[in-house]
This record gives sequence, structure tokens and C-alpha cells, in this order.
Amino acid sequence: MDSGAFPRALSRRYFDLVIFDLDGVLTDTAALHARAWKALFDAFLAERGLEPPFDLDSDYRHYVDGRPRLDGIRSFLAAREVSVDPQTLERLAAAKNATFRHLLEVEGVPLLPANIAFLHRVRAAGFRTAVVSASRNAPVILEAAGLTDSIDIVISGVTAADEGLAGKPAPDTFLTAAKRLGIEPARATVVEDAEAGVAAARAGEFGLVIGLAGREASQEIRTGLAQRGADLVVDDLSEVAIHGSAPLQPASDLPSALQEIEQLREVAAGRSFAFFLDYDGTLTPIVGRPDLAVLDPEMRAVLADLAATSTVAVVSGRGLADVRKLVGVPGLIYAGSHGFEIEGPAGLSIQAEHGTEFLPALDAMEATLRAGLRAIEGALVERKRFSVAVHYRLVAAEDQPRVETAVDAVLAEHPEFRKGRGKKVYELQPDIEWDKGRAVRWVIDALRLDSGKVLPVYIGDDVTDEDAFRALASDGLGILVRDGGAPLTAARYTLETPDEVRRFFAALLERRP
Ligand SMILES: O=P(O)(O)OC[C@H]1O[C@H](O[C@H]2O[C@H](CO)[C@@H](O)[C@H](O)[C@H]2O)[C@H](O)[C@@H](O)[C@@H]1O
Repeated sequence: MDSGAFPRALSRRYFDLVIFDLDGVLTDTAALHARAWKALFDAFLAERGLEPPFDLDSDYRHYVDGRPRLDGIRSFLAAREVSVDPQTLERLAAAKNATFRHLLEVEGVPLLPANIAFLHRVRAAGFRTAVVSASRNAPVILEAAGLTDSIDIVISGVTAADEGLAGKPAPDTFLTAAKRLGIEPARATVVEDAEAGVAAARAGEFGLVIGLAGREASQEIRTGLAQRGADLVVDDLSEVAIHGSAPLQPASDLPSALQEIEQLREVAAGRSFAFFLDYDGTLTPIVGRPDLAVLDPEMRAVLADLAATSTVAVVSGRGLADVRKLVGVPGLIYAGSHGFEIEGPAGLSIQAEHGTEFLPALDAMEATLRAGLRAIEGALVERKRFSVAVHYRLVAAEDQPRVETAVDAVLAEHPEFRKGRGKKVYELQPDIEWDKGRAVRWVIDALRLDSGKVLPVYIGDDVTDEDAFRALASDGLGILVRDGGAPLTAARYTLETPDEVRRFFAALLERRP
């Protein structure tokens, strides 16, 4: 298996269309084709006393696989330095097709189950799909295989002949499929098992070219596909993850990231991790007061180890200076005030602030809230640079509505702010399009982490973390720290407590290559 430099995940963020070759990709008719070619050429060569006979492996791959029927005959005969007149060419083509149809009738259409499952998964994730095959039999085969409804468009050997399209390795048939669906080649992925097909997709400048080698493939076959321009060579398509949109699921239905750590590493498929970590409730347990939420030294040590090999960013609702001090691990990226203020370590020049024009209003709101809540026992006002938090965890149940009333009164004076909610806290923030999800994407862009070589993972426990889970739905993944709760979430895995977060990191570090 070639790990390759390209992502083993197909993301709706980058692609709209998946184009499949047919024979050897969705159906195992390549073997039937190869046998039909061998029967044809062996008889032809024997008649002329020519040696050696047609090789089912190398001759098939180099000269006929993926090419239109007549081109395949020409290309094989040219390799054997034989030329024939046009009538003989037509006769040979007809004979090959008759043998192939006979084999199809007798043996049925053999399917490649892992790749068919992939086709259904890409449909479910919202991709358009096309089949581009040099075979004139493609529509018949798709119908017999029950796949017609799963394919938006078929460009077959018949289409190519009718419309005068050059066959593979020319890119024309692939380009026609993308054009008919109104999708740029750069946003389309091609899956091909034939060298000619891979070369055609490369020539068409398609966004991602997946070479399908098959489980039994020799190193020569894999190298051949890579040399013709496959970005990624896989045994079958079960190796390629699909990232669609982010449906909300009950947290109780999601797998545990700790128990399924091997599955998670398979999703990463050789990519390194970049971790984005919430603080309260994720790195430390929720406690009575914000100032009591100190980081366990064991967690600090694990974070330091993790940061030695992976990008680690802490993305917190707390103020930047506060969370940086609490975590106390040098070399991390810190994003405070729910991502409104971001700073990287010295040498990594990333820094951003969003909403500085709101600072005077925040000062005024803070003063009003402190004065107004002084009389309510247990109410706490916490100022972060870009937000004001009002905590009511320690407020008696009967007094809690008074806290919200005070907060709403301040908000009524400042309609340019919004009221967020967290765990026993109201958060007053500038009402601009910025949140933890956008902050995470900002860091990914700033550090160019979307090269396909990194899997961004966000771990968080609160509603504000859902923005980040959603932001990573197509090219990363979220892990919800449940703490007993079972909300609907856009995360894909769960962990139970901050202690389990630490054990998860320790387990990953143990498995580090
Ligand atoms: O985004 P986070 O890093 O999770 O920060 C969210 C808020 O966390 C803190 O408040 C919460 O934790 C406190 C300590 O456990 C707890 O007492 C409080 O009830 C929780 O809401 C922090 O004080 C806030 O500023 C953060 O916005």
C-alpha cells in the first residue's frame, strides 16, 4: 500500500464529482475482457506462427486496457510489428466483442464490493457521479449490475464514437463527463485502474487521480499507475475516507475515540494530527469557579509531548493571557475569547484580533454588570478581552433568573453584542461572524495545514465547540467530551472526561511511529 502524499479522504469541501472507470473499478469485467483479448490474439498470432502468445497481465495492461477496442488492437499489433487492413481490424474487434458478450452472459457481471460500497457512500455524501469507460458495453454492464440509478452520467465507447471523442489516454471523455455536469475538472476526482486512464485524467488536470491497483497487484503495477500520474495508489476504495456534510447525531451513538483509537488512526491514514483543544471541561474538569480550574501536571506533560510532534492549539472561551498562563506549555498556539484573539509561539508569526472596535463597549458593559450583579450572591463577572462572561454556577437557583435579567438589560443597551451560553454562564460577545470554528479555519489557513498531509482534530465539551466540529466536518473531525451528557453533536467521536482526554493522548503517543 502506497501511503502517498495526497489525502486518503475525499472531501465535499474540495470535490463535487467522482468519475469512475468501469471495468476493473466497479465491475470485475476487466478479467473477462482480458480473457476475450487473449482468445482473440492467441488465435491471430497462432495463425501467423507468431510468438509469444498474448500475456494476460503485461500485454493487457500496456496495450489494450482502458483503450477503445480498435485502438487496443492497433496498439497491441504495433507492438508485435504486425499491420492489418481496416477490414481485418473491424473483424478482430467484432470477434473480441462477441467473445466478451458470451463470457458476460455465461458468467454474469462480477462486482467489486468494496468499490461499489464506496460509490454508494459518495452518493450519500452528496457527490455527483459519472462512469467514463472506453467500453461500448458500459451501459449494458451498468444495467445488468443494477448501478444505473447510482450514476448521473455515462460516457461510453459508443458516446465517444458518436461524438468523435478521442479515447484514453486522451482526456476528452473525462472532460466531457465533467463538462456535461457543469463541474470544473479541478473539483473532480477520477478513479482508474488502467495506466491509459490515469494518464488521461492527469492530462485533463483533474483535481485528484486515484489509481486502483487491486489487492493482488505487483509492485510493477503500482509503480506504473504512479508513474502515469496517480496522486494516490490504493488496493481498493475502502482505503479512501469520505467527508460529506456534518449531520447531527446523538453523542451516545458515537464511538469512543479511546476505544476506537485504531479506527481513528486509519482515518488519519498516514497523515499527522493537528490538535485544537478546548480548555474548560476538556483539559480540566468543570469546577465551581473559573480560578479553580488549574491544569493537572500530568495533562501538562502529555500536552508538551504531543506538541513535540504535532501542531497543538488551545482554543478557549477564556481570555488569551489567562488560558496561556493556565496551560503553561510553551510552543503552542493559543486562541482566547472564543477565538477572537489568536497568538502563536515566538517564531511562528501568527497573530490576530477580531473586534477591537468593540473594546470600549465591552468596558462599559463590564462596569454595568459588575455594579448590577454585586447584590446577587455567587454571581461572577469575568472579563476577557473580547467578551464578558457572567457565571451563575454558585448562584442559588431562585436567584438565577435575576442574573439573566441583568444580562438581558445590558444587551438591550448594546444590540451590537450577542448572548452566548455555556456551562452555567452567559457570554456577551460582539455579534460578528466569528467563532471558534472560524478561528480554527483561520489557524489552518495561516499554517497551511490543509495540504492534505494533516488531519485536524478538535476536542471540546461545550456548545461553542460545536462551531469548530462543524468547521472541520469535511476535512477533519471532532471529538466531544461528553461528561455524561448526550446532546446532538457534529462531532464524530466521544471521550468521557478530561482524564480520558489525557489517556487518549497518552495512547496516541505510545503508538507514535
Ligand atoms: O472554551 P472553554 O475553554 O471551555 O471555556 C469556556 C468557559 O470556561 C470557563 O467557564 C466554565 O468553567 C468554569 C471552571 O470549571 C466553571 O466554573 C464555569 O461554570 C464554566 O462555564 C471560563 O471561566 C469561561 O470564561 C469560558 O468562556
